[in-house]
Amino acid sequence: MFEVKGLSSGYGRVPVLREVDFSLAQGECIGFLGRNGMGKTTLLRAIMGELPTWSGEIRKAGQSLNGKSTQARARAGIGYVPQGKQLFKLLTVEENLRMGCVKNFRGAEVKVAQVLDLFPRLVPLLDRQAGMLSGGEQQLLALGRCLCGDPDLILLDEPTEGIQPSICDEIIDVLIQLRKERNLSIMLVEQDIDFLWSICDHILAVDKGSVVKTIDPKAEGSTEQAKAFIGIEG
Ligand SMILES: Nc1ncnc2c1ncn2[C@@H]1O[C@H](COP(=O)(O)OP(=O)(O)OP(=O)(O)O)[C@@H](O)[C@H]1O
Repeated sequence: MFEVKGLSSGYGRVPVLREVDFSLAQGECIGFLGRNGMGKTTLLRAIMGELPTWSGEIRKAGQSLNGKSTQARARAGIGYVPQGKQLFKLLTVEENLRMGCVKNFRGAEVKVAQVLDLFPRLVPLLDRQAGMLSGGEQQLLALGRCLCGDPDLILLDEPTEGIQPSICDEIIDVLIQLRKERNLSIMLVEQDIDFLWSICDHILAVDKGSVVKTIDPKAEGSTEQAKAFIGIEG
């Protein structure tokens, strides 16, 4: 179980997150939906330890993560694919994947091979510099590199931003497979309602740094409710 209780955080002295509460069972997928600037990226960064916890608590499998470094949170099984991917653009695809094997550099070969089974599109690109890949290929590589760290919870920030529908479908298929085969938990920040609705168990609506409601994606009229919440027509 992953739990966030009363989490507040921000930048410098400027508050962004206000008493955020939610929990996630192992193997569950929750989505975060909200208009621009409402605090979704800030929430992922605070969970990853890139921003300080001002108040509240973050717990994973009963252990508090408060005060733990980003590296310690990665070792505790949390993987993060930030918006903009943050790849090593001058390193090759293979080198990027190896850099992701933070938990076990000696087992890197096996881990990289497992990840390439999930993303066969990357196999012919192994020797290419990451910066020379298309946006969609970079997104697959970023997700693959994260999985090389063997996380049991992954935080994904807008994975579909600016990428073509066929790669979005590939990402959805891999995430569904990982949930089924490895009981992976997923926290997904996304603006694409179809993407959220295709994999999430619950959607948390975020407004001004707080979770203001939970949407059940299986409920009738839920997509209309979501569109109204983020202010898009239809
Ligand atoms: N590095 C930073 N320093 C100061 N303020 C920041 C920083 N990053 C974000 N903010 C502010 O924090 C607030 C929340 O931003 P955040 O990026 O978390 O929103 P978001 O919901 O992820 O939006 P988007 O969908 O546009 O990515 C915004 O007011 C933003 O301007």
